[in-house]
Amino acid sequence: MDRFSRTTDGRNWLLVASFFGGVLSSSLVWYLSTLKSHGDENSRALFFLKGAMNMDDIRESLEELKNILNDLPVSFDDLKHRIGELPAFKKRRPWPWDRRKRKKTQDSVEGKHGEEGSHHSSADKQNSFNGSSPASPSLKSDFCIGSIFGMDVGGTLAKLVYFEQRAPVNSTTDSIGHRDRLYRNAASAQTVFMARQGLQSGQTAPNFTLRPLRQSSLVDLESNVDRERHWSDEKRRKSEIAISSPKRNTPSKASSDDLLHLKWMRQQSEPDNLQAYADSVDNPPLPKSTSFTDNALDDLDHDMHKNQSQPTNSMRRSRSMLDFSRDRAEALDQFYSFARRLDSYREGVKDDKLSFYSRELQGEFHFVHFETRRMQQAMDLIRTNNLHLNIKKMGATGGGAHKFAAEWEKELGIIMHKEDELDSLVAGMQFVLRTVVGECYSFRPATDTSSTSSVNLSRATSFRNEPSSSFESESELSLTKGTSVNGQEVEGVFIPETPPLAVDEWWWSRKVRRDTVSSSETYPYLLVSIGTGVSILRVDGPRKYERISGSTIGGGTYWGLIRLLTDIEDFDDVMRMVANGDPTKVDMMVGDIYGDKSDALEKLGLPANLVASSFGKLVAKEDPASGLKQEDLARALLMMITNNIGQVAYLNAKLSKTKRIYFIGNFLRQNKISQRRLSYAIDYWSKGEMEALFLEHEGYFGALGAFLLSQNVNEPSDAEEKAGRTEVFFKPASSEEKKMTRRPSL
Ligand SMILES: Nc1ncnc2c1ncn2[C@@H]1O[C@H](COP(=O)(O)OP(=O)(O)O)[C@@H](O)[C@H]1O
Ligand SMILES: CC(C)(COP(=O)(O)O)[C@@H](O)C(=O)NCCC(=O)O
Repeated sequence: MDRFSRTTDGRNWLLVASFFGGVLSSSLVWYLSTLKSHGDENSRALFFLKGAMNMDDIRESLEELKNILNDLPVSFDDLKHRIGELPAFKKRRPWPWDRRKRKKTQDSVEGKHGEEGSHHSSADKQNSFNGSSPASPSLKSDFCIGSIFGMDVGGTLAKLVYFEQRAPVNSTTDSIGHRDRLYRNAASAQTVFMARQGLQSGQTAPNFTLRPLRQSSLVDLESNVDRERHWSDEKRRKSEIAISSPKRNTPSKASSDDLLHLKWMRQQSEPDNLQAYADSVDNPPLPKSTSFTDNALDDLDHDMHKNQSQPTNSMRRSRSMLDFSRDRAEALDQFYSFARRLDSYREGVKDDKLSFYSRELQGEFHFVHFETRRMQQAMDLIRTNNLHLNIKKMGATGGGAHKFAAEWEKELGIIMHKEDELDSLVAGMQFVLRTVVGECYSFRPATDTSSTSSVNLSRATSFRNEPSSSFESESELSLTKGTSVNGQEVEGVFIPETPPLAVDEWWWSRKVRRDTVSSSETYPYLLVSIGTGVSILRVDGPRKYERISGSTIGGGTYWGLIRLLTDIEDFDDVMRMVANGDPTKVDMMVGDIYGDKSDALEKLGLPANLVASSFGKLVAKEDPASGLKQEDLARALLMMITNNIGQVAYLNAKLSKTKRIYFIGNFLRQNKISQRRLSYAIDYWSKGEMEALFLEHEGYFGALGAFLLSQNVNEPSDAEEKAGRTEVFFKPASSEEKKMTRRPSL
């Protein structure tokens, strides 16, 4: 979708329409005056002045007007106070489809915004537009709300996590989605895990104690909040003991059923079945006398605040707003209401579905991202909304925490409190694994091979193909219930009667929740972070990891090449597009080299429809682009990069003797095709010995970890450490404890 139609879509229509009305007249005057000075340069746009004669002409004219507006010193996005888009930067040879697409670029703006060193001029422009003065520490109040943030600025995306202290939301009175309800009401994953261990094994489960947050130099919460949290923690601790101690926790029939039910759901269910769990938690099975339920928390909240006036608007208020000093509450209020409005600026900036409630910290985490190349616009946005005035310092990690630190300090007066990138990554992941129910998942075949004759047939008659050969047929994958081609349906997934040879991973489509928390059995594991580049860590314990490898072929490679090869400017559009691509038009197959029916193939052990060379088919074509859709290129490229990462991951897992491979990073965001491919590939190469695992918050662990580390959340006590229970806590490794393998540069 081009930029124009996206901005005029849906709810933005009114805004754009009124904006057009306002700007039309002034831009006409402006345009007439600039025409004189630009002469021929603008002759293309003269048509607009000649008057529109029909609908096509009008459309054409509007396009021209849009281009004119795009050249204005203040962009649309600035006017809308949102994180704007960078325009496409055309520098490549046009593809056939280029003819179809409309000009939608603001090359001149890219020149100003896109590269390092240009930030100040852009900021100045913004300042002159909105009239706000440059950030200056002297403008700051004497309190800081920076302690609610964690930021991770990577090569492609900047991720921001913020924390909102509040009591659990009563889902019956709050109109929130089912996943939100699930996250907010579910017990922590760790608690559930411990409780079930106790119930199932009959052994004494260790008491799961929760320590109050320690105040660090960054934590500037009011002391009354700490007191309250301590009080709440005490109560909650008792309830946790009640849950985890077999002696006191002779389970009621209800709780026992609930846990069994939960086990079934988390091990085997499709994600949506988790709704049932959320519902069951809405009516807590544990007796009130022994458990600190959501209702109890609500009661507590009510008791604490019954004398305070309640907010009159419908916006949900965090407890922090009520507890903090008035100034601080106002600053937080301002930020939270700004953050809520972020949803409407652009879908996907705020990942609402990922918000989760932490009972441990009694608050909710929210997740926002934007492209790092838009850093200047993000800073402008912060300044325009005066969000920086009450932030002195915030936890930050990733390369950008170093690269942009000086600018943030100079322009916004915000000091980036730098946390180690890999420490943060592991800390964030650890925290989410023990907090969020249903965080981890994997992909399995749609059904057991034994139950589907057609699949058996396929397995029996096909070669055991290299995963890199397989063409994942999205059309088959996307067939759903009710589809009636020659095949059958198993668990909602369509199994064609005769699956094509060499198509193995297409039926690895069943998303299965995995019951994984940070317990000692989970180590060691391989952590493969697919960000701009790829980092590979072997994790041996909560504080023990080693960066064992990496690869330069990662998400940045994919996105960079996609921008070069196609006209797509929104990563989410790529993910929608690849579903319709056919990589066999791009990749050279074994059959293309040997011929489809060669006897030599059997000896070689490779089928004709195996990919011999990614993109190899384009070598022999006179015009490599002819007959190709950009979908085909995008799909072939996705498979190429995914296969490469899978292979590197597998080899590293083998070298490190790890059976579990967690794949994280935003390359996998909304990218089920790569996830399924990795699942299949790891299973194939390891002959079923290893498993690929994925996490719902895949791209946010660094930012979350930066928050946790900067706030010293939950350091274990010495006693806990001695008792061998450190796996439920995280403490950053000291530099001696960390072994960083340094490889020579390539
Ligand atoms: N909205 C998006 N915009 C750009 N890239 C995205 C987006 N969503 C996912 N990606 C993919 O995620 C990669 C960045 O992943 P991330 O884990 O955030 O790495 P980094 O920290 O290096 O920026 C990109 O290179 C791209 O492949
Ligand atoms: C330099 C990085 C750690 C930065 O992390 P990222 O922003 O890509 O998530 C990563 O890109 C990486 O490990 N690259 C691969 C370098 C190599 O091992 O060859």
